[in-house]
Amino acid sequence: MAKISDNELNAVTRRIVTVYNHFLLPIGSGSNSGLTRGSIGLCNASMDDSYHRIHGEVASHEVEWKTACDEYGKEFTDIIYEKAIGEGIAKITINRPERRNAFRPQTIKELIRAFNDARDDSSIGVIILTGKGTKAFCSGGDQALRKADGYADFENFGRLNVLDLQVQIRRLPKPVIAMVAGYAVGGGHVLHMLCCSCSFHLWMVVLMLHACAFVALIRIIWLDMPQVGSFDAGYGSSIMSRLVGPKKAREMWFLARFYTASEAEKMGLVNAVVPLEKLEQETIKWCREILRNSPTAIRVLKAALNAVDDGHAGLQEVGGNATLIFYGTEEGNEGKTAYVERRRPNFSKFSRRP
Ligand SMILES: CC(C)(COP(=O)(O)OP(=O)(O)OC[C@H]1O[C@@H](n2cnc3c(N)ncnc32)[C@H](O)[C@@H]1OP(=O)(O)O)[C@@H](O)C(=O)NCCC(=O)NCCSC(=O)CCC(=O)c1ccccc1C(=O)O
Repeated sequence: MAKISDNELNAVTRRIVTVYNHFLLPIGSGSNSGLTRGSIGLCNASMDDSYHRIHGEVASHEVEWKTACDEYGKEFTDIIYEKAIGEGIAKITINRPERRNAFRPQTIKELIRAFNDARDDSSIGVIILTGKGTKAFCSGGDQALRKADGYADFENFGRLNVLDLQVQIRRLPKPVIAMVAGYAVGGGHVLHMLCCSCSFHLWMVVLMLHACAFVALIRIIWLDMPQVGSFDAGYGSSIMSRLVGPKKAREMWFLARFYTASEAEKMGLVNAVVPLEKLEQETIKWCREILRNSPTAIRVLKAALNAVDDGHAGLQEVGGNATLIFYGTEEGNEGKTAYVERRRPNFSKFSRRP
C-alpha cells in the first residue's frame, strides 16, 4: 500500500478543516456560541483560512489628514480638500454648512479642480465626497442664486456646471465614495447617487457608492426639485431608475417625499447604514479595502459597470482602458518601436490566441 507523506497528510487535513468550517458551522458561530470553528481541534480561529492569513485585517488606525491644493496652489473657499498622510485617500468636503452645503457655481468649480487633482495624483486610489457638519451632505443648488439661465454668483450669467461635475465623477477612473451625514436633497441627492454612498437617519448612518464609488452617510433623501421648479432629467432620472427601479423612481420624483437612510438602504440607494459616530471610520475602512485591490482591476470595473448605460461614452472608456493595457505589452510596443526604428513591424511572433 502506498505510504502517505506528512505533507500530503497535512494537505488533506487542511482541506477537511476548510470544508468543515464552510459547511458544518453556521457563519457567525464563534466563541459566544461555544461552537468555535476550531472545535474539532484542527484549527482554532474563526477566520483561520488562507485568505485571512495572507491578507490580514484591514487597518483600523485613525487617518491623519493634510490640507491639499490643486496644481495651481489656489485657495479653496467653498470646499475643503485633504489627503490622508501615507494612504491613497483624498477627501473633498463641501464647506457651506450655513447653507446646508448648497452648491453655487464657485463650489462646483472648486469641486472640479479638486477631483481633477485627485485623479491626476497617482498616489490617490479612492476619493471621499462629503459635506461639512452633520446636518446635510448637500441640499442641492443654491436657490438664492438661481436665475433664468442657471445659478449665478460672481458672473453675470447663469451656469448649470453641476452637470459637468456629475460627468467627471462618473468617468473618473477611481472609486468615489459619498460619505453622507444629513440631508441629501435635490442635486445633492443626485451627487451621492453618482457615488458609492453611506448615509444616516436620526441615529443611523448610511454608506453609499457611485459607479464603483463607495460609502456615504445619508440622513434623509429628498427629491424636492419639482417642488422648487427644477428637475434632473439626466443622471438624476436614469441612474435613479437603475438603482431603485422605474416604479420607485417615478414615485420619488413625482411625490417628492422624504426618505430615511434605512428606507434608502432597502431600496438599494445606499450601500450601508452605520451609526453617525462610526461614519468616517466605516468609510475609511471601505477605502482601505479598495486600496488593497488592483488599481487597474478597479479602474476597468468602474468603466465596465457604467458602460452598459453610457452608450458610446461607455464603450469609449472601456476601449480606452484596453488600449492603455495593450500599450504595456510587447506586442503593442512592437508597432511603435518598428515605426521609430524605420522598419516593418514583425507581429508574426505574437500568438493568435483562441
Ligand atoms: C435641507 C433642509 C431640509 C434643511 O432644513 P433645516 O435643517 O431646517 O435648515 P434650514 O433652516 O432650512 O436651512 C439653513 C439655511 O440654509 C439655507 N439653505 C438650505 N438649503 C438651501 C438651498 N438649497 N439653497 C439656498 N439656501 C439654502 C436656508 O435658506 C437657511 O438659510 P437662512 O439664511 O439661515 O434662513 C432645508 O434647508 C431645505 O429644504 N433646503 C432647500 C432644499 C432645496 O430646495 N434644494 C434645491 C433642489 S433643486 C436643485 O438642487 C437643482 C440642482 C441643479 O442645479 C440641477 C439643475 C439642472 C439639472 C440637474 C441639476 C442637478 O442634478 O443638480
